[in-house]
Amino acid sequence: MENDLSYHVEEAARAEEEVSVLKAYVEDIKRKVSDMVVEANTDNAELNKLITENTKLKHRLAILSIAIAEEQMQSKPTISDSSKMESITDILHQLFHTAICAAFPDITDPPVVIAVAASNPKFGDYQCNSAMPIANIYKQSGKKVTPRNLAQKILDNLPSHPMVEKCEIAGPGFINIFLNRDYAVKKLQAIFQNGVQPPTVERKKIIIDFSSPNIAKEMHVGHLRSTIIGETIARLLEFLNFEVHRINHIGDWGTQFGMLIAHLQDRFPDHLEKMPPISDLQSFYKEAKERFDEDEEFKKRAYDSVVKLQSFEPKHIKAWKLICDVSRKEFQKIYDRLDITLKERGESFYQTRTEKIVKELEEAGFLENDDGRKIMWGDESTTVPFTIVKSDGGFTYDSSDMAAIKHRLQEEKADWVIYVVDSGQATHFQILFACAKKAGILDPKKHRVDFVGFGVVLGEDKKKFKTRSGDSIRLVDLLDKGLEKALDKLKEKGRDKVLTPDELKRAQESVAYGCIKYADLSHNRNHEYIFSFDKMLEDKGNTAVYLLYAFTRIRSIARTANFTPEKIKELSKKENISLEHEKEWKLGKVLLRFPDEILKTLNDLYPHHICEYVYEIATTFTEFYDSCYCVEKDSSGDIVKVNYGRILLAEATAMIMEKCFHILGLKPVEKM
Ligand SMILES: NC(=[NH2+])NCCC[C@H](N)C(=O)O
Repeated sequence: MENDLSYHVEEAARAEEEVSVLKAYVEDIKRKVSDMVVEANTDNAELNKLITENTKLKHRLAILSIAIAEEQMQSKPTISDSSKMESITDILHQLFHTAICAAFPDITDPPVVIAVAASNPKFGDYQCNSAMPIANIYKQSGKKVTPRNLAQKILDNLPSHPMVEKCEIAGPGFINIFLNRDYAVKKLQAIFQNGVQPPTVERKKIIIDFSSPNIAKEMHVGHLRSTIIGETIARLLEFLNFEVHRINHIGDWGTQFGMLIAHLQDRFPDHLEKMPPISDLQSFYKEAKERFDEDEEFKKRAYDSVVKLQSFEPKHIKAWKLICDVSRKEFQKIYDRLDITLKERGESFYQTRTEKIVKELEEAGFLENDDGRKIMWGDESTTVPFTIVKSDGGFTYDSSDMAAIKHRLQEEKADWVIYVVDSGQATHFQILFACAKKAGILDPKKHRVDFVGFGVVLGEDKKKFKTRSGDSIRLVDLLDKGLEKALDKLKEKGRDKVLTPDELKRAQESVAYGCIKYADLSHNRNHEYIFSFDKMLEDKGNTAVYLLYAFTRIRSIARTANFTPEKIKELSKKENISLEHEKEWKLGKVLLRFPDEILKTLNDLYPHHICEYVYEIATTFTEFYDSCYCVEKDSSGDIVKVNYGRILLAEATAMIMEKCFHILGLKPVEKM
């Protein structure tokens, strides 16, 4: 049995090594492909000379930047040492890049492959797997070298850094990197004085367009996804100290308003003096639509109303505002409950700007006549054009988005615009970005634009999420159902007997809204996901309930030892976080990854990375807590010993989890 186990452990280790080798080969193949592209374009001696020159310069630059970093490290130890957690991967990348460039100056852009080491402590904490692909590069040019020798050459050129304790060469040429624990203690310790700080990034102005429901139509689960994902991305960006503008691009303009206004005039003739009691705008919309389809005379009046509204006739504008207000109030109820902040700037805002941009595009010769429509083509990557003007002369979703992107990039001078919209609209945004580039509005060298798409929400029957009667689900009803289910869950655990009514209510809301948000965020946003209260309310696995409980438990450890957060802050001035025990070190290393996880999410805007990370923190904490006493009690329950270093480690864990919760919109409670 034991033999069996050790065989499997060895097998696993071998498999892990193999994975690393394969990863390194993949990197190498990628390089070769790009080299081939370069070669194909380079039979030009001049260009070759420039490339060599460029390589030398890059190399020189890397050496200089490391020298500067080392210099800073030595001259101002207090600032760079203690004030911030840093991205470990970035530092390692920089160090190894310098080493590799210095060791192999004859290789252009050498591969720098850094990875978190597998869980076996023998592999170190991180790994540099560059030696194998570099050996391959040499092999290509007829030079025979062994990766192990190359690895040694890399280490000979590696600048020293307080973060790196030692490096070891293993297997065919892996470099195992061991982190310095004093450095780790210092970085984690800084949390108590400065709070959990974000990694440093260049400040940018960002506009994020999310939620964006349509007036008079229901706000459906798709909009709920956009709202939840958008809010989290906005919180992440704010945490990183960007200037963030949260924009609700609501659909508040268009031909449907013609029939709504005409219907309003008939049903509530005195609507201009008295607020009409429309409680359900959707049935109001249905009635209007029925008349529009059946009654020719009504249809004519509806068209008349559109024309009047679009020429800003005051009475029509007033009626339009009334209708928007009814919807707006409904949307706001959802936003309040889910703690969402948004600034409304709907399609109507861009009307005069749309007129202007259409004229500009026309004058610049970008518009083509297509059966009376005016269309604009993007680039070769797009196969459908934008409809800029309809054959009846009206503007479209496409034209108002052209006006909006121009306003955002040129008037508002945003550096980065993010659109959080369902994946069904991917093509629309692909064309939008292509047309904006063509028209000189979007400059890829200066601006970043992202379409953050997401898949559909399915019911438990794996079909489109609907009520049993086949109607689409109203979001307010969904949130109410969440509250009801969350309360059932808490009662099932007997929490209603321990918590005060107030505490119970707070726990109920935290669980209900938390589980709805978390179920959404924890799935890769590109995939569809199945909406199931039973699943999301499970207290095992990667769910909000599990995490909220884990968090409350961690905070209660210090509380039972009579440590308030203030007392812990005081304690941290005298005592150090403990990272000696194997499980303490494991947890510490997960915590140190915080900046890397944040930067990864910033890079690709996939919030599920943060969910996976916070789940890993919680499970690693459990492992630590199972084998390390924080507070020792005797048989009568009296405290006999408190391990201060572990109380600090538990608090650092809680603080980092809390920051992740904030980004994910989860609200932990003291008791649940
Ligand atoms: N700039 C944008 N197009 N934002 C997204 C708008 C989403 C649109 N109102 C819809 O419900 O589908």
